[in-house]
Amino acid sequence: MKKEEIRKLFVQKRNQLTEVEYGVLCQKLFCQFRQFDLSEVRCIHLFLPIVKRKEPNTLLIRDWLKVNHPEIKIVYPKTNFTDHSMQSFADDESLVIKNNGYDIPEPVSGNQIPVDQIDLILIPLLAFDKCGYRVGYGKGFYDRFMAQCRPDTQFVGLSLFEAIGKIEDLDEYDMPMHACITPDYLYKF
Ligand SMILES: Nc1nc2c(c(=O)[nH]1)N(C=O)[C@@H](CNc1ccc(C(=O)N[C@@H](CCC(=O)O)C(=O)O)cc1)CN2
Ligand SMILES: Nc1ncnc2c1ncn2[C@@H]1O[C@H](COP(=O)(O)OP(=O)(O)OP(=O)(O)O)[C@@H](O)[C@H]1O
Repeated sequence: MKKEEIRKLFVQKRNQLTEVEYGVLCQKLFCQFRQFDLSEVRCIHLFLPIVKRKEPNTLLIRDWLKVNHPEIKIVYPKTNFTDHSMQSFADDESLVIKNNGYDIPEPVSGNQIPVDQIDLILIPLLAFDKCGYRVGYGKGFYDRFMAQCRPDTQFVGLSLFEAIGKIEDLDEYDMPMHACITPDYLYKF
């Protein structure tokens, strides 16, 4: 299948989830996340969920990290829709978060963190394939961001649905993930 078709299908699959089903999948994904080895991670980049689009609830992960891994610095993306870039802001006392025009909770001010500090990125996606490639909302924000990361930064997708067979129309900019966490599995690529 091609990205455009995959996007439509997976937006539909999300919309068809009841609130209860969505909640259960988020809880299961959170349980899988807790099995992930974070021993080498000092700084983690985490998207804040667009709840009305039924994205994985990363607030569960964020709150757990704060209690169980206080040594890990948490940073959030701020998007620039003009050039499709993202900047990262630390979760500290100077952070201010507001919903942007796309209903994404985002930093509006705070301490900016250079991309080379990030050890692991949790990546939003609509669908992913068995080779670790992903389909997002189609603006290339994450592909651009991942291209700027250190070569040893880990890319870890979060998905409420399992892997699909193959994305047919990959391009030169598509960056494969190292792993993807779903409600039932931890895929390693
Ligand atoms: N929570 C979260 N934050 C994120 C992402 C994400 O997927 N989830 N992104 C992941 O990259 C970036 C934001 N990407 C986005 C890309 C498109 C649209 C959007 O609403 N697009 C419209 C079409 C707009 C148009 O074509 O002009 C739509 O889908 O209806 C929203 C966010 C950065 N932050
Ligand atoms: N590093 C890059 N430099 C220039 N263009 C890029 C880069 N990365 C992606 N693009 C372009 O951005 C567009 C959208 O990419 P794609 O369809 O893969 O987005 P996506 O991964 O679904 O979205 P997102 O990353 O925002 O969730 C494509 O035309 C792609 O070629």
